[in-house]
Amino acid sequence: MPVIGIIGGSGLYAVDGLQGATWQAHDTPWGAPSDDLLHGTLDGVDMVFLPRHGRGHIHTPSSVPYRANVAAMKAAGVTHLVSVSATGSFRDAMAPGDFVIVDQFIDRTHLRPKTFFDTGLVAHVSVAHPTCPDLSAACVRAARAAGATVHDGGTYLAMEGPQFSTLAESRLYRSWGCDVIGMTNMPEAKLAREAELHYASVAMVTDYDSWHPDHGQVQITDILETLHGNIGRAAAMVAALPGLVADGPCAEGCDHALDHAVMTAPDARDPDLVARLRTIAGRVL
Ligand SMILES: CSC[C@H]1O[C@H](OP(=O)(O)O)[C@H](O)[C@@H]1O
Ligand SMILES: Nc1ncnc2[nH]cnc12
Repeated sequence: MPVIGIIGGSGLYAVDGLQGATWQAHDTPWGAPSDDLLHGTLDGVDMVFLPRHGRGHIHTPSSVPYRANVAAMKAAGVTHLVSVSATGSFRDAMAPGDFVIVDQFIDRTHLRPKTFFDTGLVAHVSVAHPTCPDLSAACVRAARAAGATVHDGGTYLAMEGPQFSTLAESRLYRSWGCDVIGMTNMPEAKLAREAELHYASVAMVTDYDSWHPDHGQVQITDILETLHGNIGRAAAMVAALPGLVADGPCAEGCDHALDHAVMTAPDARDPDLVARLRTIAGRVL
C-alpha cells in the first residue's frame, strides 16, 4: 500500500477528513521539521500531512527546514510525496485559480542546504526528470476531479525570496520559458529524489507575478484572496488521491534513484554520516 505525504504550502495548514487524525512530533538528524506531522487515513490509505511553513506560517521560504521535512516524511513511511504550492504565472493561459502539475524546475535558490549527503559520503542522483510521472498523472486526475482547470506540465522557477521578483527578473524568467514561479519547491524536489520518494508538485496559480501589462504588480492581498477561493479545490484534490495513487515502481524509477549514485568507497565512508543517512539511503548503504 502507498503512504501518501502532503506538504501544504501557503494557505494550506491542515487537511480535513482524515480518520484517526493525530498531530505527532518528529525529530530527524537534520533537526525538527516545520511542524508536527498530521497522521491519519483516508479511504483506507495512510496519509501524512505537513504544513511547509508551520501552522501560523512561521517559516520564510529560506528558513523552511527542507531536509528535516523530507526526512521526517521518509521516516514516517511516506512513499509518495505531493507538494501543494502557491505560485505566480508567466502565461496568460495559466490564470489565477488554475492548477499546474509541474514537471520541470529551474533552481535559482542559493541560501539552502540542497543535499542529505556530505563529506565522507558523496552521492549524485539524476534530477533530469525531477517529478514522478505516475504520481503527477494521479494529481492531474485528482485535480480535475476536484473541478480545477488543470495544466498538465509546466516549468517552475524557484527563487530565493522572500521579496517578489523585479519586473526585469519576471520578464527574464518568462523569456526562459518558465511557466510559474515560487519560492519553495527547491531543494524540496531534489531532496525527495535523494530520499527515493515519488514526488509531484501541484502549483496553484495565485497571480501573474509582475510582468503582465494588464495586471498590477503582485500583491499579497490578491494572493490570499485567490488562495482562499482555491482551498476547497485543493482539499478535494487531496481527498481524491487515495483512489488514484498506485503502489510500487514508476516509469522514472524514483524508488531506486540511489542505485549507482554513491561515489564514496565503502572503506572511505564516514561512519557517523552513514548512520545519519540510514533512513534516507539505508537501502544502498
Ligand atoms: C504567500 S505568497 C509567497 C509564498 O507562497 C508560496 O509558498 P508555498 O510554495 O509554500 O505555497 C511561495 O513559494 C512563497 O513562499
Ligand atoms: N509571484 C510569485 N512569486 C513567487 N512566489 C509566489 N507565490 C505566489 N505568487 C508568487
